Amino acid sequence: MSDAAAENVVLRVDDLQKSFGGLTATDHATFDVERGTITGLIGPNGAGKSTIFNLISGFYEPDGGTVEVNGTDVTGMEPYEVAERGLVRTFQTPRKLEGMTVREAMLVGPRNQPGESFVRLFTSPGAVAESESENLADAERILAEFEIDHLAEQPATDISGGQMKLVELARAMLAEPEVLLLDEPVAGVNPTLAKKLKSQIRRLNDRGTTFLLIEHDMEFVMDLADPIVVLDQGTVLTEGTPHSVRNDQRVIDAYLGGGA
Ligand SMILES: Nc1ncnc2c1ncn2[C@@H]1O[C@H](COP(=O)(O)OP(=O)(O)OP(=O)(O)O)[C@@H](O)[C@H]1O
Repeated sequence: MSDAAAENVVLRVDDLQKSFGGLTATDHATFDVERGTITGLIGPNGAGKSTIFNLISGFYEPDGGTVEVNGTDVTGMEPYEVAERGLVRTFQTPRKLEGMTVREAMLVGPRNQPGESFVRLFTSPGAVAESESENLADAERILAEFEIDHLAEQPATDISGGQMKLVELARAMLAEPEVLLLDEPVAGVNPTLAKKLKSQIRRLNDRGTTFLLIEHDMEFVMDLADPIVVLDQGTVLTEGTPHSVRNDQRVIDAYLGGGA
């Protein structure tokens, strides 16, 4: 690959492997995410999408292969170290934030990865908001941009699942990531909020954030993402435009076989 092409790659997944006992969850998976794209990661249930996210973001250590972020090998790094290099993720099921308001939740771990502040979330949640008050202005600004500033005083456990997804996205943006991994951003979200999430993702992408997103809602992912990477049985089956993927017989067969 030429230097110019390599510069365009913000995330490189190369020959990644991971097994759990006798089960191969990631099987020599290789793909690139180009800077500035919204790249979709799809595949039937159990195809290995979440495992790949965990491998990329440092939550699992691979058995083989490498992950590069901005040309830096981050394989085997801790999640917060990967975040420091510009890659942040959200979770399919946002973490429970008992006893905190939405504003406080925003201020816990602005890098959105388990690091020191994540530990402190459990030890002294009250102190978190205080010590991280320097992030307050940013948190307020981002809440307003996401049009959820009216939720700031609400207990974080009292908002709807869809609103929680918006808060997760807002929290992740506090880290100013170059590349953001979204795990099922609209699962269980009502259509109005899903539309809002979609427009927020587009807005952030227009401003320079690259996205890699796992999503089972085909309409959502096909409308938002290009290119689409298709995983099946831990390996990349194909990648391409939404149109080409949608019409690829191997993809149709994988979904029928996987029962998704
Ligand atoms: N921590 C783990 N321990 C054991 N097996 C695991 C673990 N994590 C994932 N697996 C297995 O690895 C395979 C891939 O799972 P993974 O969750 O990555 O798939 P997925 O594509 O994200 O599925 P879904 O769309 O249902 O969320 C599955 O067979 C799953 O049971």
